Amino acid sequence: MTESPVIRLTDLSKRFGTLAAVDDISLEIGRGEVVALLGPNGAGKSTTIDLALGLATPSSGTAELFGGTPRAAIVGGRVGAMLQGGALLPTMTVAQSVALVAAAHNHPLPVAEALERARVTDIARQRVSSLSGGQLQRARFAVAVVSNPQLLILDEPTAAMDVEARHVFWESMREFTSQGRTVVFATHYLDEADSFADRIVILSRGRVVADDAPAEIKAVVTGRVVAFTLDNGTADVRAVLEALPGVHAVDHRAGRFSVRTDDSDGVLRTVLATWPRIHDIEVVARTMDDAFLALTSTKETVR
Ligand SMILES: Nc1ncnc2c1ncn2[C@@H]1O[C@H](COP(=O)(O)OP(=O)(O)OP(=O)(O)O)[C@@H](O)[C@H]1O
Repeated sequence: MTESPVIRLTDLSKRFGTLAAVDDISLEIGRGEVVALLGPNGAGKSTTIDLALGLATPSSGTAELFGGTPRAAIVGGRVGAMLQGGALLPTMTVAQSVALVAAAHNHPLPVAEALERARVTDIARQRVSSLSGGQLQRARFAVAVVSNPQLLILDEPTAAMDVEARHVFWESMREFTSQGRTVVFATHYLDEADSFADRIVILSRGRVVADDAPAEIKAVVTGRVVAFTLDNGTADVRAVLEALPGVHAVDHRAGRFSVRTDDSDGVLRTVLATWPRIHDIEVVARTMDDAFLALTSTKETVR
């Protein structure tokens, strides 16, 4: 029998009145994957996470974890979560908070190990109420990992962290995932998704608009477009362009070709040498942010 995916969302929707916060999402995430849910404010990242964890009830469709209900997976200690605004008791110390959660699970990590993994050993005896925003996030990470979960779900885990704290956080997370665990994290930051995830799912208005490896996503959202008109250009021209190194996509309409590439100089040189009569040449840079906005404001699908 084949292993069930760690997460399986099937035709999942969540409506609030007339708003479809999650709009017919189907997604499978397997063991050992590190997946970023990327999208602007209101894209549906938190709602998708809530549905996957069984914290919200779908309007339609299903969410399964490890082939069963989210609740069964959570009760079985297979899931650790770090959600936006997830509260810790202010009067407890960091170590006490972690110990409390450890006591509720069958196979927890030793508390000291969870503290170390989240890099909070030095603040373990501090009360939660005295922590800075970034320290609080790390304490919440310690609480999420102490149950020794196979799946970690993190909603904007680095939101309150400065650059240094982010670095430390991702370093500790890397250690954690090197052991074949699955991690899903929501973020606004393309660079964070790129450097940490091995798969990026971009959400926009409740829908999946891209789902691919970071390199593929970056190829779509970076680079330049070389455009030119070639009178009497044929399908052969398109095939030649597509075969050039660094070319990601070629569009052809009424004699006008648009070539999306990360080697615009190379493309232009070849094109001029091959078809010297081209005219109306344009080379347009697409910034990461522009392209990301374009991707999340249309229903264009990468995969
Ligand atoms: N309980 C609720 N009642 C009504 N609308 C809601 C509720 N929860 C979320 N929404 C709406 O659903 C949409 C998706 O919200 P969600 O929080 O999932 O987005 P997000 O991608 O996580 O955004 P952010 O990056 O700002 O956290 C938003 O338009 C939000 O206002």
